[in-house]
Amino acid sequence: MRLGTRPSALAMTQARTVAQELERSHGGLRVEIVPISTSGDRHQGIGDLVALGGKGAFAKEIDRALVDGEIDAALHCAKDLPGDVPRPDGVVFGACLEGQDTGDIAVFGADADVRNLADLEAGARVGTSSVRRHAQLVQRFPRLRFEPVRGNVDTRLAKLDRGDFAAVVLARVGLQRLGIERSHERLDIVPAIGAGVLVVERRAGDDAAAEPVGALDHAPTRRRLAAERALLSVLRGHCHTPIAGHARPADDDGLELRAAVFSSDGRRMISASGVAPASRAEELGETVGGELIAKGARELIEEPAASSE
Ligand SMILES: NCc1[nH]cc(CCC(=O)O)c1CC(=O)O
Repeated sequence: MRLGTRPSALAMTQARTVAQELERSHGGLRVEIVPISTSGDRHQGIGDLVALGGKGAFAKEIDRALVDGEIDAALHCAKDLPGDVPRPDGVVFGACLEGQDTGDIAVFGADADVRNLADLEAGARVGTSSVRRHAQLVQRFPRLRFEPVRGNVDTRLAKLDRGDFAAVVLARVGLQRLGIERSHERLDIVPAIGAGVLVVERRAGDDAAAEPVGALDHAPTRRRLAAERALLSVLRGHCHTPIAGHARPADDDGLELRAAVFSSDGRRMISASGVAPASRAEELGETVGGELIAKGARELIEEPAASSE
């Protein structure tokens, strides 16, 4: 089985873990990891990513390889899969792996004594290109200068270490998967849709791939992701709008979805939440998304593009 993924250190680490799990779950199966560079990997400038439109910049070339049969399965961070355009025809989520940490953290320079954003001096530069992180942090820390930082996790940490920033904001799970330990502060902000979830896509009707890939599926995570992505699709949300959403288990086999849409300066926030039986995850996402739109979210989503997740 050929498993395609991005060539970044994080993507390759994830792919090695998933390849091992596939081989373990299916005796005799050999998995070959195929790194595929995407337009998102090649265009590292902020303007470039806006020009690419966000619509699947980190998935497009991998999608094509899967549809064309060059690979049999594709590994993605659910967070990187666009929500404003459908997934390609003939491609299905073969497995949603068990969700891991969804949290965002601020990472500080290796020899800094500061361990909290609140303790940074006025005007200190904090790197994040995520409009969701920016919108939620800029109001809370008005003294700090939030500035875009693109590139993979390793590139962002290198920019921190050479002093370009006093802190960078990253996903905690990314560092965990890479085995990187750094002094950090956990941030109490609403997570990204799909945060901490890995998805293995395959071609619909590929029976050879369906069984080994399906063995990795975690049903509660699949339902959580279904609610979050139904919300994103109702909002036609893209990575240039600050949208946050997180579903988690509620009592009696239920699912609770909390979501918010922000203006890019973080001054306006529209939030909504709901609870439903887990079996109706998509309806829950549609209902909560509909509520956000009824409260005026569309106006915030149509705001001019800023940067990316
Ligand atoms: N924006 C890129 C990206 N996409 C997914 C993750 C983290 C891994 C995950 O959520 O599965 C990251 C790194 C980050 O945001 O720091």
